[in-house]
Amino acid sequence: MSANNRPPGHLKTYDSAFLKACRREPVPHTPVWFMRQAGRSLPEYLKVREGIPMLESCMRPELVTEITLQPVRRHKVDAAIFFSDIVVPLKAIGIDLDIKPGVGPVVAEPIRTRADLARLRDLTPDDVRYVTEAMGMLTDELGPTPLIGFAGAPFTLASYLVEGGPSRNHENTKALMYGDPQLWADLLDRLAEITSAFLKVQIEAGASAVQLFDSWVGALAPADYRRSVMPASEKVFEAVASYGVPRIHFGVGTGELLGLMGEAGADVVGVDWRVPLDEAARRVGPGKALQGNLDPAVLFSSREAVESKTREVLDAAAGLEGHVFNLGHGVLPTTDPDALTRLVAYVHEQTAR
Ligand SMILES: Cc1c2[nH]c(c1CCC(=O)O)Cc1[nH]c(c(CCC(=O)O)c1C)Cc1[nH]c(c(CCC(=O)O)c1C)Cc1[nH]c(c(C)c1CCC(=O)O)C2
Repeated sequence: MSANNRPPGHLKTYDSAFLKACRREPVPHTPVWFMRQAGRSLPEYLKVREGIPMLESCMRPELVTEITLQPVRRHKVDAAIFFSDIVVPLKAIGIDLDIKPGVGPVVAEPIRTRADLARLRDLTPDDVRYVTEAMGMLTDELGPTPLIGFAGAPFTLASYLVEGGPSRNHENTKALMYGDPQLWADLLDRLAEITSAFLKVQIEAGASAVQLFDSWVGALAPADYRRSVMPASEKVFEAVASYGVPRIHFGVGTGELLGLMGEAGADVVGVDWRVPLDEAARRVGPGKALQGNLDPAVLFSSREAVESKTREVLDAAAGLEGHVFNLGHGVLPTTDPDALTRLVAYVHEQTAR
C-alpha cells in the first residue's frame, strides 16, 4: 500500500519506533507497550470505571478514549491499545453475554449445535459505531503515537462460546472439534468473518496495527492447530492484508505453535515468557518481528531483579530482525504501576541508539 492511500491514523504514526520495529526497520530505541496496560493496575482507571459494568464502559466513546490514554500518559509507552474486549463484537451481533468481574466472559446460551450457528450473524460497522467514534477521538489525541486495534482469534472466541465461559481444559470445545469437524470448521469460519469485519472497522477508524489474541490456543497440539484452527486464523490475516498495517499474533503457552502462528499470516509473533526470544526466532523463522516476553510476575520482585530479568529479554532479542518489548501476557491486576513506568524507562535507556 502506498503512503497516500494509507488509513489516516497510520500516516501520522508511520515513523514511530513501534511501527518501525514491526516492519523490522532500524529503531531509535526498542518500543514498549503492555498487554492490559489499561486496566485495574491503574488507580485512575478504577476511578473512572466506578459503577460502570465492563461491557458498558466499552460502548462509551469518551470513557474508552480516557482509559486508552491513561497508560500512555503515565508510563510513556510507545503505543496505545484500544480499550475494549474480545467479546465486544459478539455482544454487538446480539449474543447474550456478560463480563463477570474476577471471572471473565460468560455466555448465557453456549453454541454447540448447527442450529446455534445461526445466532452468529455478520457484523456490520453500524453494530459498533461506538468503536469508530472512540477511535476517531483517540487518533486525534494520540497524534504520532500508534493505536493498536485488536480482536479475539476464532479458536479463543469459540472456546468462550462453546464452553459458555472461561475454561481450564476446553473439553466441550475439543469435543466439538474432534467429534464434528464440519460443524467446527463452519463455526470457526463464521467467527473468522466476524473477526475480520471487526478488525476492518478498527483499521478504517485509524488503528495503526492490529493484534489477534488467540490466548487459549496453546491448549492444542500443532497437528490439531494446523488442521482445525489455522485456516480460520489465516482467513482473518488475509482479510486485512491489503491495508498494509502490521498484524500481530499472540497466544499463551504457544511454544510449540510459534512457527505455525507466524505462517498463519502474522508480521509480528507474540511470545510468552516460556520461550527465550532467540529460540522463538529460530522457531518462527526469518521475515517476522517478535513481541515479548518478560514474565508479568517478575514485576512483583525487587527493582534489581526486574532489571536483570529485563536485561535477559533484551540480550535474547539482540539478534532479532525486529523486537517490540512487551510482557509475556497481560499486566496482572495488582501490579505496582510505578514498576511499569520504570520498566518503560529502563528499556528505552538500555536500547537507545
Ligand atoms: C482472553 C481475553 C479476554 N479479553 C481479552 C483477552 C485476550 C488477552 C488475554 O489473553 O488476556 C483482551 C482484552 N481485554 C481488555 C483489553 C484492553 C486493552 C488492554 O490490553 O489494556 C484487551 C486487549 C480489557 C479488559 N477485559 C476485562 C477487564 C477487567 C474487567 C474490569 O476491570 O472490570 C479488562 C480491563 C475482563 C476480561 N475479559 C476477558 C478476561 C479473561 C477478563 C478478565 C476477567 C477478570 O479477571 O475480571 C477475556
